[in-house]
Amino acid sequence: MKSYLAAAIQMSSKPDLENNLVEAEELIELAVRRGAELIGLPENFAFMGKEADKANQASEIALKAEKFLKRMAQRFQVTLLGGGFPVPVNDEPQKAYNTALLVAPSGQELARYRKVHLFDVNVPDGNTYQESSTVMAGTELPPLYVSDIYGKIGLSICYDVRFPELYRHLSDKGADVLFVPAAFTAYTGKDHWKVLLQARAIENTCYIIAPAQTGNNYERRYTHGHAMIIDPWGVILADAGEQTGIAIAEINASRLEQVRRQMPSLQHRVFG
Ligand SMILES: O=C(O)CNC(=O)[C@H](CS)NC(=O)CCC(=O)C(=O)O
Repeated sequence: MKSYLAAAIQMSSKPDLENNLVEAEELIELAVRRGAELIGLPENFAFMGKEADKANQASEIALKAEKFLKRMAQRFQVTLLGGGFPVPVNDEPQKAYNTALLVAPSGQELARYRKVHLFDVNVPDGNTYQESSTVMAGTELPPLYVSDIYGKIGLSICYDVRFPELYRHLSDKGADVLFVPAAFTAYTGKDHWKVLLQARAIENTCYIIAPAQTGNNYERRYTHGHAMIIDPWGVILADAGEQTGIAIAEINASRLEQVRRQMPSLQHRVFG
């Protein structure tokens, strides 16, 4: 594993597939110009709108989002994560998997993950989320993509960040870098987002790359923003704030080794 720059992209995706992809392209280009080699797009990067609208367009979103990711990775010669887009379920046309896809500079698919934990929550601000009404839950643990250059990269999506066992599974397998692409609600995000990400970084002594949605996406849907990159000590290396843009920072191989020497908690586990 070498040291390199990674970027977490922050978008304010709307119910407009074509326009979201144009904006994603601009932000990928910005990240590339600043030297990023590993780049993540947030959950819902291609489409963020009412569950019913997303479900109706799922086939088109799936097709165009996947093509887009492969085209961008090839054009800019980067490793690119699409943090979550609907991929229709074969024998159940009403439902789609919330899917994260990691693509190589060659355009080849490296890893795919279907969101396991669905956000069915009544948030105290009055908003109700019922992700399971249109999304089929994945049933498999997330994959770890093993790269000689970029380290061992684990995938997850958004609400998953509240389930530490998933990340412990990945660190058990040797993860160095954990992706947490998200569309966190503004209400839960202000108290939980940063703390949860830092906890996952510290307890697994891993880098965290967390692309995010921000601002007013549609109607009364507001997202928290603060796409960030966190080091294995829990230090926030970059934070995109509330505007669209990028958080960019170095994933440093010797820092990773140093933290694991200084705090060998992974080696001191007694249970499990
Ligand atoms: O809502 C949409 O438009 C699209 N879907 C999402 O953004 C997903 C599923 S509803 N959001 C989350 O998982 C937020 C989790 C979260 O905010 C928390 O854990 O506090």
